[in-house]
Amino acid sequence: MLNILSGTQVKVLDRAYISSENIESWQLMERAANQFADWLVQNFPDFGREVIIFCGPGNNGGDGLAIARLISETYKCVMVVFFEESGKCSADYQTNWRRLPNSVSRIFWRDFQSETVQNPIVIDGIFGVGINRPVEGVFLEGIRIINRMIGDKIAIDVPSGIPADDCLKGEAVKADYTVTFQFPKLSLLFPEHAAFVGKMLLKDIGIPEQFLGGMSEGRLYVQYKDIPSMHRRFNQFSHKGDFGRVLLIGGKTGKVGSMVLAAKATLRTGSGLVFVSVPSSEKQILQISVPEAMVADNSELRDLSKYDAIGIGPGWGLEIDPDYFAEILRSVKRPVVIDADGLNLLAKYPRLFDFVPSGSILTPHLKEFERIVSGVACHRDRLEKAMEFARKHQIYIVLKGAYTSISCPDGSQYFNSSGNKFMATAGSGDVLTGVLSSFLGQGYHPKQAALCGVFHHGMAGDLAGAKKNRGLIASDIIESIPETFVQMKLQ
Ligand SMILES: NC(=O)C1=CN([C@@H]2O[C@H](COP(=O)(O)OP(=O)(O)OC[C@H]3O[C@@H](n4cnc5c(N)ncnc54)[C@H](O)[C@@H]3O)[C@@H](O)[C@H]2O)[C@@H](O)CC1
Ligand SMILES: Nc1ncnc2c1ncn2[C@@H]1O[C@H](COP(=O)(O)OP(=O)(O)O)[C@@H](O)[C@H]1O
Ligand SMILES: [K+]
Repeated sequence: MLNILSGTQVKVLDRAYISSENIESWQLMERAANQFADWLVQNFPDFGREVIIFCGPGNNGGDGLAIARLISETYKCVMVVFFEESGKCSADYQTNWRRLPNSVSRIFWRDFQSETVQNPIVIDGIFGVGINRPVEGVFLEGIRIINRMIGDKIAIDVPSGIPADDCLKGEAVKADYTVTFQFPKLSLLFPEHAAFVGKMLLKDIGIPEQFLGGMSEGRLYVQYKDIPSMHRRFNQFSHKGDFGRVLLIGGKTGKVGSMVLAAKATLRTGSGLVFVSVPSSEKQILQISVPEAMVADNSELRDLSKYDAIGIGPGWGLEIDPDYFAEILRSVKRPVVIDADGLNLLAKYPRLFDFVPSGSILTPHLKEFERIVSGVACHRDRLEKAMEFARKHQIYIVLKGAYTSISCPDGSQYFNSSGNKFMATAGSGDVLTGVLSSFLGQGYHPKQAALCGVFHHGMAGDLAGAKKNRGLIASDIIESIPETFVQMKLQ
């Protein structure tokens, strides 16, 4: 997992690593520039296009100058747009300024005429993580010039103007791509910044995780390679019971489809036995749609201790008697998964939180979360509130969306890297409820269930999305769940 450090810690990290490796700081910059240049050359192979690199006065600008040198023999025309005379800029900027070959043209920002270039590749190196106030003056002019230009825009590390770990105040570069180094900066994961960050690419500059670990604030980025080792292994003699008995509760008239999706997802994630509680009028639909599931009648709800996991809420409706919900929560002696109307009921009757078993996993999307906590200013604030809430109630908050975050009772916060925009379709949250309930039922610790569940759900969405694109529907995610296990070679 990659530790997500704050912008101010990046400098500390930089210094610690440089002194331990006995290298010069420009050499670390060279690694970053090489990573960027390699990516650029591979992804923009029309070498006749003009490349315009905007370089601010700090190390982000220094990266820009190093990139200009590295690509100067590949692209026919490389131009650097600068803002300050070199003597006033950072030491590594100055080193790279001196190393610029003559083939790279240099132009002061005020003399740059954007109308004279046709469809260029524009590289933004005005500011990186060192930004410490809203941009104004000449640098703001630079940002505006970039935003007015027509061409492919690529930000170095972060789009200039966006603070490393806070929400944007003022203006920033609207990039199509952001190539960020070592770890994703927190602000690149905020929904408010989607139009500025574009597609985020992560490039390793070779600083070992042990350096980052010591400075960790408990925010981690979860990648594919982290997941397989978190899984439980089953043996040749494993039986239905080992894979768990799961009960799903929800699905009022007109919304029983949510239970169909959740039940199928639970089964596809490997649960041994799945029971579903829906109103009597809906039982037949459920039974026909998911013959592998059993319909729980009310007598079976009297003893909840026989289930290894319970998922509550999709399509349940808001008419549910809160005392009935409280009774369910009180009588379950283990963590549950709560989604959709289960969450809306908690928001409507906050006293119910007292009964939510500790270790439970709540899966709000942004709106559902705001119904629970109210008064959210921006994503940074939302993440802090999710963390506080998880601590206070000793539960897991899975805040859904791109880069779904998982806030844990121990104060750690994880960001998921799988998934895609095509998953923004009706029912994909119901699928997640099924996946999470299944892992809980298979005996996973709630933290493992949350991390594995969210990752597999996103990965299934990626596999389905690769074939279905924007035609993806929630059922496609379910059908791709088995492939996620096959690819990870899980037994
Ligand atoms: N691990 C690392 O630390 C590495 C950092 N690298 C690059 O270095 C960047 C960080 O460089 P710096 O710390 O020099 O910071 P920046 O290049 O982001 O900013 C430069 C300086 O501008 C000033 N400034 C901040 N906000 C301003 C504003 N609104 N208006 C005017 N001036 C402002 C500050 O004094 C800041 O130090 C990273 O984003 C990355 O691109 C890379 O070279 C690779 C290694
Ligand atoms: N742009 C996106 N990128 C990645 N995942 C997404 C994106 N949009 C939605 N998702 C995922 O799809 C699911 C949608 O859940 P939810 O909003 O509850 O949908 P529904 O209520 O329709 O079932 C979540 O798991 C979320 O993380
Ligand atoms: K930048």
